[in-house]
Amino acid sequence: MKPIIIQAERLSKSYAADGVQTHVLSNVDLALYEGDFTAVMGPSGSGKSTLLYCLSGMDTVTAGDVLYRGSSITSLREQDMAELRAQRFGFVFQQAHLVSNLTLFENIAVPGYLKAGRSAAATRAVASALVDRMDLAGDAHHLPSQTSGGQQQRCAVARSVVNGPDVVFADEPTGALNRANTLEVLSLLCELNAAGQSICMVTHDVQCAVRANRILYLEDGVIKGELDLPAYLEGDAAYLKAREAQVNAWLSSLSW
Ligand SMILES: Nc1ncnc2c1ncn2[C@@H]1O[C@H](COP(=O)(O)OP(=O)(O)OP(=O)(O)O)[C@@H](O)[C@H]1O
Repeated sequence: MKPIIIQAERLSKSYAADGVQTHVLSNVDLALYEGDFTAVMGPSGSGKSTLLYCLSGMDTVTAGDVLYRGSSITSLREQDMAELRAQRFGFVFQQAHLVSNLTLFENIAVPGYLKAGRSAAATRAVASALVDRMDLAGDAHHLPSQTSGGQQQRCAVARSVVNGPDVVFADEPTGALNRANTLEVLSLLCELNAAGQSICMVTHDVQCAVRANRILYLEDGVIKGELDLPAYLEGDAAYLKAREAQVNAWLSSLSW
């Protein structure tokens, strides 16, 4: 049995606006396991991003609990929560959100200087290795505005792992990319996962979800289904098609 990294116990989240209470997540129980590439799918507005933000301590919960390695994080002080997010979690969003006046290399290295117990030189070495791994060597000293959307998102993926996080949370990481850049970012995420990186990714896109070895289906704030798949291997078109067909059939059975 794989160790559990994150666990939600009867997690509920609602928002109050203009006197109206919107229940977004209702009594969600789930675990994220070490080494897994977990995808969260579901219709628009089903609560996928909210779930990701609650699991990663980016947002507070209304009821229930979130545990990181067995310890509750729901009542951590903001400073401790910020420390946990910086040291243990990585984040990738739909937009790269790079710092505009830092180069790609600096965007990767600067958050790395927060890593406890690591020297600046060691951080620079990690950032350099990530630049190579993300195929950014030719652009590392350019500002984000001088690079393409795909290069910026590869940089954001590198930034998310510079501190060796226990888990990377990705919210529609390819949502703003064209097909070629989507495939590149997915390949990088798969490569990271194959090397042991745990990932939890929200996506609408079956072509993205098939890269995961576990897919959760959220509807109206409730997990309605779960599909376990063998780990994804870079394969030929037939392999990808067969995997997509399996996921599509499962989604159809859930009235996707
Ligand atoms: N800060 C907020 N205040 C009020 N309502 C919110 C807030 N954030 C999200 N919601 C509502 O919660 C519901 C779920 O939103 P969420 O973004 O989690 O869904 P989603 O499944 O990720 O949707 P999408 O696929 O369209 O991105 C929506 O009805 C949304 O309007």
